[in-house]
Amino acid sequence: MISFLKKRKNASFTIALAGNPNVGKSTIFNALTGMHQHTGNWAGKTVELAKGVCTLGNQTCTLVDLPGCYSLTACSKEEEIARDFIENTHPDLVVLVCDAVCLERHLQLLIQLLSITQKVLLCVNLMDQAKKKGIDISCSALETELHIPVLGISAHRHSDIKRLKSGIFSALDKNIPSSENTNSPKISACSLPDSRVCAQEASRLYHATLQSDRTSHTNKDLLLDKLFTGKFTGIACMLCFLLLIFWITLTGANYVSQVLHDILFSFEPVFYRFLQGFLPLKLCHMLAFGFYRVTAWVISVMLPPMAIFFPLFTLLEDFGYLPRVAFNLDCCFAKCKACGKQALTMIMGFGCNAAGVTGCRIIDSPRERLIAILTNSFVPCNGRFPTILAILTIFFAGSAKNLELAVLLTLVILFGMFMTFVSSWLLSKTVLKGVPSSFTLELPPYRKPQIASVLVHSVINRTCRVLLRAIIAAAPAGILIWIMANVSIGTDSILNLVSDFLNPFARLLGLDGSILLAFLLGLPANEIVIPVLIMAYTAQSSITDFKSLSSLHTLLLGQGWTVSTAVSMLILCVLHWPCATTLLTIKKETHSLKWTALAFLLPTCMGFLLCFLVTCAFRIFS
Ligand SMILES: Nc1nc2c(ncn2[C@@H]2O[C@H](COP(=O)(O)OP(=O)(O)OP(=O)(O)O)[C@@H](O)[C@H]2O)c(=O)[nH]1
Ligand SMILES: [Mg+2]
Repeated sequence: MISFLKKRKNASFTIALAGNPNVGKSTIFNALTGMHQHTGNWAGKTVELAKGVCTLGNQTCTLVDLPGCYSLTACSKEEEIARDFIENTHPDLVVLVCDAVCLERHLQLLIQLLSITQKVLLCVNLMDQAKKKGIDISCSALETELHIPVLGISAHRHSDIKRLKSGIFSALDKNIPSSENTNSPKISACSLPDSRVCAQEASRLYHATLQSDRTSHTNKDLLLDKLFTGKFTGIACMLCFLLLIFWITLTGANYVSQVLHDILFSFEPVFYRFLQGFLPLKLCHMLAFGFYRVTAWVISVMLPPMAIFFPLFTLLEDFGYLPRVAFNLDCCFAKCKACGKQALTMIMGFGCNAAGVTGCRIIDSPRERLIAILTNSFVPCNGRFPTILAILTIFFAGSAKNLELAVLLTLVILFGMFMTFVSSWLLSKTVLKGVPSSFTLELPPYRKPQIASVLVHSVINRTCRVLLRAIIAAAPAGILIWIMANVSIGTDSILNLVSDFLNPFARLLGLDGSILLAFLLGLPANEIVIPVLIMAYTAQSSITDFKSLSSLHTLLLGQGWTVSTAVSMLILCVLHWPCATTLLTIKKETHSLKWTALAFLLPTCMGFLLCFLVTCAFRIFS
């Protein structure tokens, strides 16, 4: 085994992970590379190639996670990406991942693949699920039939991943003559076996290797589907889930926030004394009472709700609930002449609007894809979520219980969803006219979520990333605000001058110049809106005791905030320009400045208009 790999000591192997959507390719990719690709129980999460490094023995290999594809005839963009990679890059090994529960269907892709290359390892994943359903597959019988290595695994088991690693290692040794000499034929639809032939061969193989199949679509699954996708129960369940998640988040976050706050703020004097040792007094003040204080606030206020919300949300995703939401919302999107799959991209936008925009590739019709891209930022992402949470908590926590707060938060999210429908409808009636196309939405089987991996994924991938972005973006913004507050033109500081300049327009929207400035400076990352606002206010006011949410409340009241300001702030939080990363992604996806500009203007104009109307209403009725 070592012989050949030794010869290729200096060369790097390329291994591609291919397969139908939702079979566990990214889960295997993450396990082999230690990376954190998005995984979840619905089809079409991976839409781009992802590359990582994996060590097999003393050999370093490049592992490529391909988007899921049903065939190699390249009907969709993802299938094209997967096919082009296999065709042009000539990977040293293609690990074809199949779902053991529906192996017969997935073997059709294998038949196509084998007509192109023999460097294939068949990885029958989800063996645990198959076992639960009474399906018993003999991998050794498959191996004998196919003359390629076959491994049955459950990607969540460490021992199985180890087995897969050594399987890949020996397959590389056996298979590869030399990657330079490889001449894979060009793939064309006619060079691939006919789909009927594929189906027949897959069926023959499946029945030759099946030991037992006692599958009955379990009553439990059918009952759950009746409940989650029923005409009335579907929407009711969706609202209950949303409410429950927010309630658990708010209740849990309260306690953790307090503990974190006490710990972090007890270090503030220590940090100040430490800085005093070698820095001028003014700089010590800026770093300790400006940067450290705000960072500590960001961590104690943002971290706990995110660390609870995202794992709960990911658990639902892993369970297989999200496509059911898309199913329930399909009729609403159809009424707006948009695609039901937009619901999935909207849900992805909850995590990150840029990811949501890239995810729009799962929508085949270009018109509907554009609608989904342009409206993705109408749902609040990771970065905006903590600001909404903070404003709600600060302004309504006095009298409201957690359950009431959870209801308010649910209403804010529903408002974002409602505005998505409104803007989709507007677009489909004006610049993007057309009729909705038909599509197939795959409802995945319910799977037991892997609590440990969900925790790791959502804490590392979502919570820490958002927090880090907030801190990284808050630092330069904090320094900028400090300079603006301390450098004067004439008798007034730059900060006051800019705030005063923005004030007249901001007042029309029920806000003030500093809030608008915070939103403008928040363009690189939405996470920093509240920290920047605090810095702007504390630079202007004499507040020194800024330690908790209630002191933030005092700070905001001192700046003339009313319930009307809080409502306008919430509206603007949901409806304003997408962050810089999202705008760049929109430009990349649409290849058009025109559509990028529209993506900027659409939520902004709607947000400004609504803020203005709400402020007028408050003024009339108060
Ligand atoms: N029970 C069980 N679940 C698994 C196993 N492998 C993966 N999963 C789950 O299956 C779901 C899909 O996994 P992914 O890795 O996202 O699948 P994928 O093939 O990359 O999907 P796409 O990128 O959408 O094509 C996730 O919820 C995983 O946690 C397994 O062996 N057993
Ligand atoms: Mg994937």
